[in-house]
Amino acid sequence: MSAGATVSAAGVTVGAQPAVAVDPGTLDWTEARARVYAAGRAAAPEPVELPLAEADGQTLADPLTTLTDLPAFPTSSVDGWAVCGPGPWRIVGRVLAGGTPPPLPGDGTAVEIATGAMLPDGATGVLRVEESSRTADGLVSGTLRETPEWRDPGEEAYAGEELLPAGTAVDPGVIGLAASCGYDTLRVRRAPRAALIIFGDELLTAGRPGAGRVRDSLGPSVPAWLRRYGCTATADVVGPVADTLDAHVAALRQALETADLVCTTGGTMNGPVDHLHPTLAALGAEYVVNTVAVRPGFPMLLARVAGADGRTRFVAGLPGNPQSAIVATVSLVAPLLAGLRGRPMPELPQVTLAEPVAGRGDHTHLALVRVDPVRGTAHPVRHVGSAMLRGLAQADGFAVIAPGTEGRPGDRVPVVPLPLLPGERFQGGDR
Ligand SMILES: Nc1nc2c(c(=O)[nH]1)N[C@H]1C(S)=C(S)[C@@H](COP(=O)(O)OP(=O)(O)OC[C@H]3O[C@@H](n4cnc5c(N)ncnc54)[C@H](O)[C@@H]3O)O[C@H]1N2
Ligand code: MOO
Repeated sequence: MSAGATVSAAGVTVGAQPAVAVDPGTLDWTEARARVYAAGRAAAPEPVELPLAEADGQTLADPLTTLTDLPAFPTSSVDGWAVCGPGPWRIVGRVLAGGTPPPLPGDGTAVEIATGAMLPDGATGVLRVEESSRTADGLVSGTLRETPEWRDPGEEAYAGEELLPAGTAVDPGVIGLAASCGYDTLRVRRAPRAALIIFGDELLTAGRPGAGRVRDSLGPSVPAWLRRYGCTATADVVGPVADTLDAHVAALRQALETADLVCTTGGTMNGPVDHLHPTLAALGAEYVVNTVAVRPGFPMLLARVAGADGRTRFVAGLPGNPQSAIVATVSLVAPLLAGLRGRPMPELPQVTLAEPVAGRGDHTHLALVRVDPVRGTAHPVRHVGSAMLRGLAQADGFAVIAPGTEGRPGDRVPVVPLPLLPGERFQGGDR
């Protein structure tokens, strides 16, 4: 089924295929990412206005421009004396930070001035207190430095100057800058609300795996990955949902009532109890991407559904094999969220392969690697089967081996990072 087509009532069209052949409806990995990003951009929710302290983690909806010159007035950068003309100087007053001083009355006068205080009109220099002395008759004397000891208005930015473009991620640095140039609130695009539905009633949610049953490893972990991409309201995980079409439709319909993005795990193929495609058909969903020429994770999909309020909701179908589900998260969910948040398409850093990495024929191969941040090298990790998470738990991201190529030592390749927080993998050195 081609991407963009409405799901037919017949449902699934993806069948078993040889390891390297690309199904005609299957999108190239790079094209799939571009397509989901564009779909997210087109559906980005309206901006909201938030107090500065609540804007952390959101995205600027407008360029950040200064509301005043920065600094807004001439400001002393030292404690000392603001002087007029050549010395020695007669002290005519004092100006502290926060005050608005009267002009200096003429040559040979000075006011005591504090760091951050407004320079009085008429000041021709500022003398540091530790480089000044007092004459017997109480005048101030000393030699002015050649470099100015004050900051001129507009030295950092002129009123109206654009400091950051729309689409910038709001972080503490941005919040501080916005405050310093006079903002009380920011218009931002909020991170979407996401929900997770687990399909597969063979899954155990507690205890040890065995006797044909495996632990649900995605229910406890995918929400945490989504939060690292900035999503909210991902604490509630629904499932494992019973392996019937009715139960799938009911679960997805309910999750779509509150979430902008519903991720599902499992059921993307056409096994006897894989119900995702028929469920999407029942909800009138439209595919943005339906299967991607990538290994692992090729059955991944993204579909959109019109909400009752007319706003678009998304369903990301993550394959059931646990590593494949995370491949789908970094491949499709990450660019979708960037689009929905009004951010630029995430750029993929380049790394140098330290060891060979096999290609996957006509498919892109996403290979788990540990990245040495000092040398910029990528080192394949072990235990990387699509059903395994051991390799992923030690990796920083996936090296991208393009279709029809092999990764050779020394090759420069893009890497799709896992959205790890600082300190979440040992930084530097051997692991
Ligand atoms: N005839 C074919 N069968 C399969 C093919 C194929 O090309 N032809 N592809 C395989 C690939 S590749 C993948 S990936 C999976 C995708 O299948 P589904 O998305 O339908 O996932 P399930 O069948 O529900 O589960 C697959 C596998 O993963 C385990 N699983 C599922 N959910 C979880 C979870 N939350 N935590 C841990 N493990 C989970 C499940 O028990 C299965 O072992 O299809 C292959 N089959
Ligand atoms: O595509 Mo499957 O995701 O190889 O395991």
